[in-house]
Amino acid sequence: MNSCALSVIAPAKLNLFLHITGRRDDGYHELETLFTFLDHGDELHFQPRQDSRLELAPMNGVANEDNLIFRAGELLRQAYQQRGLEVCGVNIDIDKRLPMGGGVGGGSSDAATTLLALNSLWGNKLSLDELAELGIQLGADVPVFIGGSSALARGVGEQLQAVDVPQHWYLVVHPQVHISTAAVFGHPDLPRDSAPLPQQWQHAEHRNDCEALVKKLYSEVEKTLQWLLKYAPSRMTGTGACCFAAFDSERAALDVLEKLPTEWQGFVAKSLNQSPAHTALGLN
Ligand SMILES: C[C@@](CO)(OP(=O)(O)O)[C@H](O)COP(=O)(O)OP(=O)(O)OC[C@H]1O[C@@H](n2ccc(N)nc2=O)[C@H](O)[C@@H]1O
Ligand SMILES: Nc1ncnc2c1ncn2[C@@H]1O[C@H](COP(=O)(O)OP(=O)(O)O)[C@@H](O)[C@H]1O
Repeated sequence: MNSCALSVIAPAKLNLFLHITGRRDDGYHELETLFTFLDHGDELHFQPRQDSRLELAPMNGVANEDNLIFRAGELLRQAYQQRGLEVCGVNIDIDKRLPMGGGVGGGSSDAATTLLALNSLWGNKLSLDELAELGIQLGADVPVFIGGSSALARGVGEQLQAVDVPQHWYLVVHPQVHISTAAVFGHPDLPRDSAPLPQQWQHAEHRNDCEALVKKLYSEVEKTLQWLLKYAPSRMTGTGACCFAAFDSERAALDVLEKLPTEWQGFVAKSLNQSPAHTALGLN
């Protein structure tokens, strides 16, 4: 193994609440959402090459040229080249653990971890703000993973205010349905008129504005939430399909995971105010 090789976690995120306050002319929605990270995620391995090629090991379900990891790598390489900086090639491999299209941000987190790790391998010539500007071109959720702190996000997710949120153990359940973010945001019945958060937003009502519509369109999500709510306060993350329930201890969360109906998948993880990718790369 090359001594410069890196293995970095791409953590899951939860949207602890998600309010939709409007829609921009380009169709994107204005959100107010509270992000936190989990100590569970995909694991990406970066191994420098002798030549200048970026090689990504195949991942089930996504063609390599569409993979956000590859697209992030190419974007960063171009940014380095535009500055006249030479970079080495890298082999990238992934242990994919996060459900795709599940609302836990796996693709965005993979993209952000790729930007952070390659930037580190290539000498940290770009700042975190410059990486976030590249990241927003790949997805609305990428900047929060570049920022690396639990955050209240506004705009389409790029205006970030770092905040510490109380930490819990979460049981995250994937009801095994794939939900398209674009389809939820494009649906005529989606509410888009939530009032902006008050100054003391910590004490305001917290909800996910996509949840009622997604429950109506996908009965498995409704069933999942009804089941989780028997045990703990529960909500959907992002545009679904994953739902999460908050517990005070790992044991309490694991006890409920053991009862999970076999048709669903779940995992237990602790929330983190700092991304484990930043911790691994010494960025905190
Ligand atoms: C809703 C959120 C909340 O965290 O999470 P997910 O459920 O997808 O994880 C995000 O804002 C999703 O971010 P991300 O998954 O990066 O979305 P993008 O690829 O940028 O956009 C996918 C599609 O969703 C719509 N979209 C996305 C974000 C936004 N603020 N308004 C939108 O209308 C657009 O139609 C866009 O074409
Ligand atoms: N590395 C990746 N991991 C996951 N999804 C990816 C990746 N690269 C591209 N995608 C595409 O992005 C879509 C959304 O992925 P994901 O981030 O898992 O969803 P969500 O934002 O709902 O959590 C997937 O359905 C897939 O087509």
